[in-house]
Amino acid sequence: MNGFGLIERPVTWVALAGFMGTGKSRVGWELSRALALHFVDTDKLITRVVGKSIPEVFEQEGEGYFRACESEVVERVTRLDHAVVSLGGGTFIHEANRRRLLERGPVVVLWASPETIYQRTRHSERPLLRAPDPLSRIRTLMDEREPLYRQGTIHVHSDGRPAEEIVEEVVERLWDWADTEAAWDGPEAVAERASD
Ligand SMILES: Nc1ncnc2c1ncn2[C@@H]1O[C@H](COP(=O)(O)OP(=O)(O)OP(=O)(O)O)[C@@H](O)[C@H]1O
Ligand SMILES: O=C(O)C1=C[C@@H](O)[C@@H](O)[C@H](O)C1
Ligand SMILES: [Mg+2]
Repeated sequence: MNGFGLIERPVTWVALAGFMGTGKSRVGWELSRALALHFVDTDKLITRVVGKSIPEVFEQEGEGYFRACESEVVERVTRLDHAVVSLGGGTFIHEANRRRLLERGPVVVLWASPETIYQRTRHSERPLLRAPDPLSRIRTLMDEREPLYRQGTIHVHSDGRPAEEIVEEVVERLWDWADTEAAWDGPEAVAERASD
């Protein structure tokens, strides 16, 4: 908050991408509190609208249906403002989604090692990790997806760090990003984007 009662923040819209278990939902929620923005979790939105859990959607409707829901949700969340959007782990992999999100604003990609991801996901159900050897499934899927996650705007490591520390780094990096954007857009555009 500055002297005029305006909230000062680097952005009024940001998305979090990255592999399952990197902390998009957890960090996204805390980031939304830190920036005083709304919070949208695309996985939760889909489960609420469809009325089924993600494993149920995969089993009963198929992965294709889930991916179609994700694309629809990306269209909607990119029209929102004043929001932190935590994506599903596969949302940013789809080219049209990736393009739409990167046009809308900064996409922060969270990273973690396969071992950390395994530890963080082993007690909850992720249909794509239902395999005899989940750790090697994580490694294979990460190898396939890494070049696509690399296309994000800002990259932050989450291994061995508490969520609050990750949020702090994300906010700092968003300020740096906003300053660089300001050099391109001119001060009025950025002032309009950053405060309300
Ligand atoms: N920095 C962290 N340190 C320790 N535990 C964490 C951290 N970030 C997230 N977790 C925990 O790891 C688990 C997975 O985190 P979260 O659900 O946020 O991942 P995600 O990236 O949203 O995964 P998905 O793509 O499946 O939605 C949760 O139990 C969460 O509390
Ligand atoms: O990485 C993925 O493809 C997924 C990640 C989760 O967030 C869910 O969206 C779902 O389990 C698929
Ligand atoms: Mg999540």
